[in-house]
Amino acid sequence: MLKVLALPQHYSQQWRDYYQLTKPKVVALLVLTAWVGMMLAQPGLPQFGLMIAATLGIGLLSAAAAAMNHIVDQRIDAQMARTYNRPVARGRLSTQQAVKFSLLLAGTGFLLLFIAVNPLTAWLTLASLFGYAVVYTMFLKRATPQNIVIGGLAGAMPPLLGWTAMTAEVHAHALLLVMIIFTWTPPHFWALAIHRRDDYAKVNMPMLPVTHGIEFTKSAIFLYTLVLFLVCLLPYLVGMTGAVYLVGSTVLNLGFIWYAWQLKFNAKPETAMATFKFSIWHLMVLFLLLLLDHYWLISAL
Ligand code: HEM
Ligand SMILES: CC(C)=CCC/C(C)=C/CC/C(C)=C/COP(=O)(O)OP(=O)(O)O
Repeated sequence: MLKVLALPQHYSQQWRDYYQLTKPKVVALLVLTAWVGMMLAQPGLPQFGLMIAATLGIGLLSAAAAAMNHIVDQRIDAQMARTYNRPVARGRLSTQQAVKFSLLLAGTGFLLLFIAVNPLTAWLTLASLFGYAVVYTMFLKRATPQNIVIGGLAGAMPPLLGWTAMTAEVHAHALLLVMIIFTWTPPHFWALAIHRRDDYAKVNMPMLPVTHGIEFTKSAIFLYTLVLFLVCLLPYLVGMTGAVYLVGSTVLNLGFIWYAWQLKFNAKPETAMATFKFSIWHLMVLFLLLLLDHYWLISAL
C-alpha cells in the first residue's frame, strides 16, 4: 500500500527535477524578449502558427542550454550554497538522464525551427546554445572575470531570434534590442555575484568580485547602468519607438542607476540582492513597454 502511494510522489519529484533543470524563470524571460522581437518585426500581429513554432523552438533550445549548464557545472554547483540542491549536483538525476533530456529538447527545438520557421533562425538559436552551454559554461566562466560580459551575448540573442523567425533577415533594429540585453547583463549578474562572492571564491570561479574586489565591482555596475541608460535611448533616437517607450525606459533606467548608486555609496547588507531583483523587473517591464509602445504607435498612425 505504502509503495503504491509512494510511486506517484517519486514521479512528481522527478518531473520537478527535470523542470528545474530547464531554469524555467530565466527561460520565461528569454522567451518574453523573443516575443518582443517577433512583434516588432512587422507592423501588425505576427502569423499565429509561426509565432507558436518559434516560441516553442527558441524555448526548447534555451531550456536545453540551461540543462547542459547543470551537467557541466555539477561539481561546482554541489559546493555552492545557492546551487547545491540542484537535481544533477545532488544526484537526484544522473548525468546520463540529464544528457538525454537536454539532447531531446535541443533536437526537437532545432528541428521545429528548421522545418516550421526558417533555417537562419534554427542555426542562430543553435549558435546561442553553443555560446552559452559550451563557450561560456565550459571555458569563459572558468577563465576570466569578463566571462559574463562575453558570454552574455548568448542570453542577449532572443530578440534577434524572434525577429529572424518572422522575417528571415537580420535587421539593425533587432540588433539594438540585443545590445540592450548585452549591456544589462553585467549589472544583473555582478549584483548577485557581490552577494555570493564567498561561494564563488570557494570554488575558484574568477567572478569580478573575487578577482577585483567588491568596491571595483560596484563601480563597474554603476558605470554599466549609465551605459545601459544611453543604449536604451537608441531605439527612440532611430525612430523605432515612440514617447511611451522613451518615458518608461527613462524611469526604469533612473531606477536602476539609483540602485547602483545606493550599492556603491550607501549599501546595506540587502542592497546587492535588491539590485539583482530590480534588474529582473527592469528588463521585463522594459520589454513589455516596447510592446505597448509598438501597438500604441501603430494605432496612432
Ligand atoms: C551570461 C549571462 C547571465 C548570467 C551569468 C546570469 C546569471 C544569473 C544567476 C547566477 C542567477 C541566479 C540563478 C539562481 O539563483 O538559480 C540568475 C537569475 C535570473 N536571470 Fe540571469 N544571468 C544571465 C543572463 C540572463 C538573461 C539574458 C536573462 C533573461 C533575459 C536572465 C534572467 C534571469 C532571471 C529571470 C533570473 C531569476 C531566476 C529565478 O528566480 O529562478 N539572465 N541569473
Ligand atoms: C538558445 C539560447 C537563447 C540560449 C541561452 C540560454 C540561457 C539559459 C541563458 C541564460 C544565462 C544564464 C542563466 C546564465 C547563468 O549561468 P551561470 O552558470 O553563471 O549561473 P548558475 O550558477 O545559476 O548556473
